[in-house]
Amino acid sequence: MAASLLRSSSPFSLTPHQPNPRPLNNSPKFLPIKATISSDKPIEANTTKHRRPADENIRQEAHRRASSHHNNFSAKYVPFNADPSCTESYSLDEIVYRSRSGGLLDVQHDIEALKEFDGSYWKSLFDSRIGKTTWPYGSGVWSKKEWVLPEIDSDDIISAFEGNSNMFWAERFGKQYLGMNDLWVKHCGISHTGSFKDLGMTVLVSQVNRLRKMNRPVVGVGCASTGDTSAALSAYCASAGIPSIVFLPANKISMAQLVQPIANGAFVLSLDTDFDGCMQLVREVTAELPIYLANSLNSLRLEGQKTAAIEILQQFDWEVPDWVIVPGGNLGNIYAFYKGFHMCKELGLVDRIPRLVCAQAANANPLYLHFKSGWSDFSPVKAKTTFASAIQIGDPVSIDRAVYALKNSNGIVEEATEEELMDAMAQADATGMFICPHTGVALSALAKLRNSGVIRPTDRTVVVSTAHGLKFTQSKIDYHSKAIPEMACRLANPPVNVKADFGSVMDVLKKYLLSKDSRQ
Ligand SMILES: Cc1ncc(COP(=O)(O)O)c(C=O)c1O
Ligand SMILES: N[C@@H](CCOP(=O)(O)O)C(=O)O
Repeated sequence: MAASLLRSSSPFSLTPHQPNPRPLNNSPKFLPIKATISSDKPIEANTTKHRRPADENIRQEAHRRASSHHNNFSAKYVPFNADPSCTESYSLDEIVYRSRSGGLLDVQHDIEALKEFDGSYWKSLFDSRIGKTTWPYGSGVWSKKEWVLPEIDSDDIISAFEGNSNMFWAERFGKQYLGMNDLWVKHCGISHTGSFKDLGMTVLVSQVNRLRKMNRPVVGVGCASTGDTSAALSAYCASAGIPSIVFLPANKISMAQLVQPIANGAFVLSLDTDFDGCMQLVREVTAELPIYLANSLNSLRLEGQKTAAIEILQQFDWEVPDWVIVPGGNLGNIYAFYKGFHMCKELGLVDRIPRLVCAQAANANPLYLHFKSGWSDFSPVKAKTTFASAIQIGDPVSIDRAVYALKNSNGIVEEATEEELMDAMAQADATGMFICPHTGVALSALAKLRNSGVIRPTDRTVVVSTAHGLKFTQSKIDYHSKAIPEMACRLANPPVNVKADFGSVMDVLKKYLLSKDSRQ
């Protein structure tokens, strides 16, 4: 096949850019056990459906319904994993990313207030909101608003009704390649901007929207990115009418990712460095200018991302899977999953949490090396080029969060070489998926843990797919063109060039059908 047939050419180059509830059913089984709730009216006695007046939109409708209700839930920033005697804390309305000692922060919820309601209450409440257009609960994130940003006015929320992503039973992949019968892929990348970042960005940009309404000094929102955070940030900011500024490593992200912030009107800086260099710069810049930092160093993001874990439990009817495998780069997401599962346990929705696996590309594996060293001193690495370009990160900001999540979930870290991750992606695609290379990393990690017997054939296992495959088509084109140096690309499936006449077409088809026949 002519490889050139598959190669895309594009007018874009990475050069500097010019400025430019549903109410809960009132049947007794759904009523709260210990108290009545008075949050954004999650419970309503009247189940009769009234259409809102024609001149009212869903935001105004939510505001009218909620106006007389105030909730008792609250959250604040505290130093991450601090000693229980520590009294340092900050309001979520403050602009703060680090603790006094320079450590990470965490969003701490008033768990005692949430515990006023038992596990079955929360399950029923969350279940009752799925698939509705009621603002803002139609979002998989905001359907858990009480656990995310309980104090934000629904009117301040910027949402694309993200979340509620499908979970795919990987029947054929599990059976054919791993001998597994209960393997699932949670498609977090089938989302508004094509990655799980939407889950965190709706929360962060909503809070920024609130801060700006409070006249706090936030002129714009900025991030460093390997392509997905920048896409989500620019889309949510565009939706809110807030300026966004993205720092991208030149020539290190896919064309599909690059075009997203450009199209959404972000101020795009193309920098001659890698992601870690961009991250360093954006941290320095946001310390000087009124630009709010949108990377996952900002713990608000993880409050949204943790809802994917809650969703997984919900999709299994609140049965806990044995394993959840997450590709890791800057390492916020693995902690977000831990936090979501842990909250469900703490608040009585489930009685245990799954074991977590963080999967890294061997070319960008600082967490893997740390794990293999028995969690001795952590050293950042210089990340090398990988097809899993969104996780080409050598100095992850959330390293402490990731270690905490893995230690507290009896977790494991695995790695995948370039050939392993590309073959895994091709295998998965050939069984009906269309995954990104990062999901290929996670599937390779799974294969290794299956082969070593750590994960058993009947273990219920969820692989988290973090981005849409359509963002990474060039990697698939290279693979199926067999255009990757030193890679066998053994599952390549290139198109066949055929003369446009009946005889030629019949010849190749007969040959093809015979080859299929002989395999059965
Ligand atoms: C597609 C994709 N997968 C996985 C990750 C890793 O997530 P985290 O940085 O939270 O570890 C990222 C971003 O880093 C990503 O964009
Ligand atoms: N893959 C990320 C890297 C930055 O991660 P973040 O979660 O800290 O924003 C990206 O797409 O930029």
